[in-house]
Amino acid sequence: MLTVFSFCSYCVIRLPVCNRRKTAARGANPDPNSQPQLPRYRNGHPFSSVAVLISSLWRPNTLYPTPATDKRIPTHTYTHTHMQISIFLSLSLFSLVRSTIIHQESHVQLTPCPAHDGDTRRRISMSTSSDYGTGAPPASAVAAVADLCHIPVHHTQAPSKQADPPAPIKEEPAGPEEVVDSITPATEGELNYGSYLQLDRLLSSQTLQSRGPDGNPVHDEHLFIVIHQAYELWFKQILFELDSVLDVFKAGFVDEAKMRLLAARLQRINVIMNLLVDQISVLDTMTPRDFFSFRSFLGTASGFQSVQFRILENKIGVKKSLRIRYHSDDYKAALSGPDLKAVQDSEEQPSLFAMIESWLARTPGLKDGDFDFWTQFQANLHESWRAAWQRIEAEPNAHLQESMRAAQKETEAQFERIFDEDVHANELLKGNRRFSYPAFKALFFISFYRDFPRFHLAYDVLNQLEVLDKHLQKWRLNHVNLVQRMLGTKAGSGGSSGYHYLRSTLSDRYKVFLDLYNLSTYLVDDDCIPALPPHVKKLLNVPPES
Ligand SMILES: N[C@@H](CC(=O)c1ccccc1NC=O)C(=O)O
Repeated sequence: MLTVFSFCSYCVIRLPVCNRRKTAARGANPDPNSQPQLPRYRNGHPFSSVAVLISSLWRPNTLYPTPATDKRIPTHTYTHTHMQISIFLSLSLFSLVRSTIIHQESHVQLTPCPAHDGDTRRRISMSTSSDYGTGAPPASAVAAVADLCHIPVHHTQAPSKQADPPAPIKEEPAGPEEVVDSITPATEGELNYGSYLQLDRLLSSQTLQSRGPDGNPVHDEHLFIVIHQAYELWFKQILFELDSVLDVFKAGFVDEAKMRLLAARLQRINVIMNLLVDQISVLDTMTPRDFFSFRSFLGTASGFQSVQFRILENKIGVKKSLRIRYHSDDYKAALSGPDLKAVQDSEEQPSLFAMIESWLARTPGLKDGDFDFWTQFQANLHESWRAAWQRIEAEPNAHLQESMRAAQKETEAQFERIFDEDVHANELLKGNRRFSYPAFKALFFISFYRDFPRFHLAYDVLNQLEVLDKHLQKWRLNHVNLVQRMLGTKAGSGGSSGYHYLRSTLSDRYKVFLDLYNLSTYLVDDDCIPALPPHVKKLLNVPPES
């Protein structure tokens, strides 16, 4: 019975570990275009489930974000919790059984780790021995348990079976290499830093095309190649992160337990984008004359042809119809074959913008029972305007009174435009607004009540989206400035990316989350923000006493 149970528990732990190893092995895949295939877990990594369960002991909201009143949130949150509890119990029993074996055979010590807070994190010192046979690899099992508890693993010399029990191992501060050791078992010894990263291929991909007067390649071409390769590598990573973000929305329902991950992935994309924006300063060390000395060797190559950047724009949601044509050509005119196909495909798939738009339209509390946020917001504004007119009429200075009247009328006209759905439809057509009317209203709702628990992460996500647009604009601006500095107003190589064309891409037409930017037009005093009735507060996870 115990053996069967141990085996089952072992499988639960072992499978993801195996997958991870296979993934590492796939790192040596000779196909340069293949995306890294990371293991996917339908409900998250089993270990992270346990970690979530443990963390939920002091952060119950992470497990129970579902107010009973919101019927749209499936009860699988609870099922998931049950699963976590089951896995947790299985793992606990498993670790008990394993640690008995390990204690007997591998001399495992759990000692407080001085590098971390002693009570929650432990450091495992273990021996790697071949005595366990091929079927039961204790190193990975212990590594798995260590992984589960975020414990650094320390490998020490294997004790011989006959030898006396070894003396306790001396405490040392844990270093990053020890942690890496735990997931790089001896069987993968043929992989080293260079082969794992395929540096032979990567570092032999800088083929300078130019020849200077001395017959040697022009010095600065090396920098030119490396910097663009670095851009493309980071674009690849951004697309990888973005795809994982899009995956969260694909079900047509966003599991709120994934909101933190969403915000974190978007933030990561933004940090990378920031790096890309800053990277231009390296290229700026090249003067236009330096560039001129190798430019004629670039053939028709042009930044205009960056397929990954186009895919990125499309996946985020740059609208096909709002793109500016270059010499009356489609932006895809410079592409062909698989590149063209990949960009076309990215135009057809639902973008991040589209996913966010429908998610916003499902915002809880926007209209609930007899509470309609939008109507109440309009009523509060009207109330505040009545008070404003009383102040204006009481103003003794006629000149000042006149300008106050004009300002008040302008404010009212501007606000009335957001309450008119026909105006909204018209603004959508003109490209001055982007989100559907329900999503547009949700932007106000979330930003007004961003401090209510259920909206913390939703607001974070919106913030990251705004920053993402900002980075893309900065990246384009850098590109425009670079092109102008290097080429003046001439056409770029390949006759494509002229300065004037690039400058036009700085227009608001390329801002995907334009409505987020324009939201500050409608900032209001706190007393205009509707007070939420108790049932809506409850829906937004506000504790009853506040
Ligand atoms: N998860 C719900 C939507 C949702 O709850 C929601 C939508 C917009 C803003 C905040 C939301 N809830 C908390 O993040 C859904 O995907 O239908």
